[in-house]
Amino acid sequence: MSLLTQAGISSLQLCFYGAGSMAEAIVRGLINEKLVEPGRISMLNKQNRDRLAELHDRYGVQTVVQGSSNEAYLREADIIFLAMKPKDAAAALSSIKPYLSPKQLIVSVIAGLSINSIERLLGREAAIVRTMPNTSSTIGLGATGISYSESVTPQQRLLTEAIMGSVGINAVVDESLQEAVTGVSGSGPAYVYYFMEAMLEAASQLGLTRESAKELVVQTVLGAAEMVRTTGEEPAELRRKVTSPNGTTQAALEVMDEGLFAETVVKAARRSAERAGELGEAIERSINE
Ligand SMILES: NC(=O)C1=CN([C@@H]2O[C@H](COP(=O)(O)OP(=O)(O)OC[C@H]3O[C@@H](n4cnc5c(N)ncnc54)[C@H](OP(=O)(O)O)[C@@H]3O)[C@@H](O)[C@H]2O)C=CC1
Ligand SMILES: O=C(O)[C@@H]1CCC=N1
Repeated sequence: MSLLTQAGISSLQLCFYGAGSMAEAIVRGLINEKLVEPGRISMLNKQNRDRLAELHDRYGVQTVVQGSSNEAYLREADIIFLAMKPKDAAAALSSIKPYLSPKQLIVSVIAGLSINSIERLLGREAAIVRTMPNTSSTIGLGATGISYSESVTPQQRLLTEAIMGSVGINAVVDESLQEAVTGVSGSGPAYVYYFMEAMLEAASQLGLTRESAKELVVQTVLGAAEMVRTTGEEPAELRRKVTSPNGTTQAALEVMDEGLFAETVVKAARRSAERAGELGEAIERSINE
């Protein structure tokens, strides 16, 4: 019996409250992997009905139609995903609080939002999963940090890990490490895309066509990641194997070192983690006001 069957996911209703990039990435992954029927997923937002119509047409998920409201979907859901921006989280949770019941599992993907803040906004202890996924969940290659509130049952843990595991890999971490996960893998895809943008610019300056440059850059990043994964060798060791003494790679890496490449990446990831903490603190302050 598969983990998902054991977890009993096929009979559950999932509600995504917040229907932006991250919600779509998870929903698309779940549907592509055929793990949840689209009809068992609802996607809700604050106001943008065109966006909901687009999601309905694209995936067949349930959304509010003219004249209906979010309430029924929220009440009926077994699992509610909170997927709005941190600045909207407090208002959103306060507005849906009357429709939620203690038997529901709440899964947040919101950067910085602590389990304690969610419980304070709900005014009670609850089964809460704080996660930090990334947009690669869209293609089943996400990486998600997961932390649980004390009330989450073993069955609910199984369920969460099955859901997030169906769209990538999971790392169950102490909640105090979720900012670190944000700095590394939550924001991480953007660092890699930024690197790829720079590689494309280099390719253009060196005279390659946009088409061949893109193919070469994508395959280079894919191949390098796959080499780390399949060989089990450390990135530093694989780098050494590319770098011939006094060769082309050494010349390039020297330029990167002059530009403090490694130090800058470390500084950037640390700043992302710090920013996650700031976003969480801003939510806490708004609760205290
Ligand atoms: N994007 C990413 O790579 C990642 C994002 N996250 C987290 O995911 C969360 C969402 O980010 P992202 O998907 O990029 O954001 P988007 O801006 O793409 O989407 C935000 C969604 O929230 C909705 N929303 C806003 N206010 C409310 C409200 N009061 N009630 C219900 N829905 C509301 C918006 O609806 P409307 O358009 O109608 O206003 C919109 O559908 C963030 O907290 C972020 O920290 C986590 C990991 C990675
Ligand atoms: O930029 C952000 O705030 C979100 C959280 C992690 C990735 N994107």
